[in-house]
Amino acid sequence: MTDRATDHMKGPILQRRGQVDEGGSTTDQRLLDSRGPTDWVHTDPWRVLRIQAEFVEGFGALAELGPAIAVFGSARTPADHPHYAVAEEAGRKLAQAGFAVITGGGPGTMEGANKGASEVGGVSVGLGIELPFESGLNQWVDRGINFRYFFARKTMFVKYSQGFIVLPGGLGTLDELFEALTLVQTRKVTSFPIVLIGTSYWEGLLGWLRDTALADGKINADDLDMMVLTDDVDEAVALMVAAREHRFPSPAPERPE
Ligand SMILES: C/C(=C\CNc1ncnc2c1ncn2[C@@H]1O[C@H](COP(=O)(O)O)[C@@H](O)[C@H]1O)CO
Repeated sequence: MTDRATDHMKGPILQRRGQVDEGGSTTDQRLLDSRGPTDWVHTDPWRVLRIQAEFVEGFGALAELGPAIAVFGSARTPADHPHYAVAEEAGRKLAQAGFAVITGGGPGTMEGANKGASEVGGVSVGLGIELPFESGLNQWVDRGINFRYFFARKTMFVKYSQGFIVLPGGLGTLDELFEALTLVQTRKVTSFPIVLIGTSYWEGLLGWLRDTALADGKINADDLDMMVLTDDVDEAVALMVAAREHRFPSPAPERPE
C-alpha cells in the first residue's frame, strides 16, 4: 500500500521517501510568477529558442509554397532605374511561368520583382530582415516573414527556391550570390540554376574570378559554369523552367492505342 499523503509530484515525476526533493512550489506556480531576475531573456540559451522559432515560422509559412525562384538585387535601385524594370519583368515572367517569387522583401530591386509577380496574380513572397535602418516589407509583398537572424532567413531562400536570379547589387546581393555558389560547389544543393542578369554589371566580377581566382588555382574551371550571365529575362526564366522540368519531369503523354 502506498500512502498518497506522502506522494510528491514534481511535474510528471513522482517522488517518494528519500527521493523527495522539497521544491516548495509547483512548475505552474513558478511559470506564473513574474517576480525574479529577467536577465535570462538576453542569454544565448534563450536566443536558441528564438532562433528555433524563426525556423518553425519560416518552414510553416513556406512549406506549401510550390516551385519558387529567389530574385536578389540592390536595395538601393530607384523605381525609375532600368534595373527596377528588369526586376519587375523577371517577377512577372517567373509568376507567369508558375513560380512563386521570393525576395528579401525590401526596397529597390526586391520591390520591383515583388511588384511584377503580384501584379499578374502570382505568389509574391518577401523574407524581410530586421536591420538597424529598418525599411519594412515593400508594398508588393503578399506573403511576408520578418526575420531577426540572417542565417535563418538564408536557409529559407535556399530551401524554398529552385534557383536564383541575381540582378545588379552590392554587398548583400554578393553575399547571397556567393552563398549559393558555395552550396552548389560543395553539392549541398543540386540542380540549382544561378543566373546573373546584367552583363555589363557582372562582367568585371566574372573576369576577376576567371583571370585571378581560376588562374591562381583557387577555383576550378567548371565552377564558373555554375553561373549563366545574360541580359535576357526570357532566357533566365527559360533556364528556371528547364531546371524545374529536369527536377520534376512531366509524365510522358499517353500513347494512343
Ligand atoms: C538599404 C536600405 C534598406 C535595406 N533593406 C533591406 N531589406 C531587405 N533585404 C535587404 C535589405 N538590404 C539588403 N538586403 C538583402 O541583401 C540584398 C540587397 O543588398 P545590397 O547590398 O543592396 O545588394 C537583397 O537581395 C536582400 O536580400 C534602404 O535603401
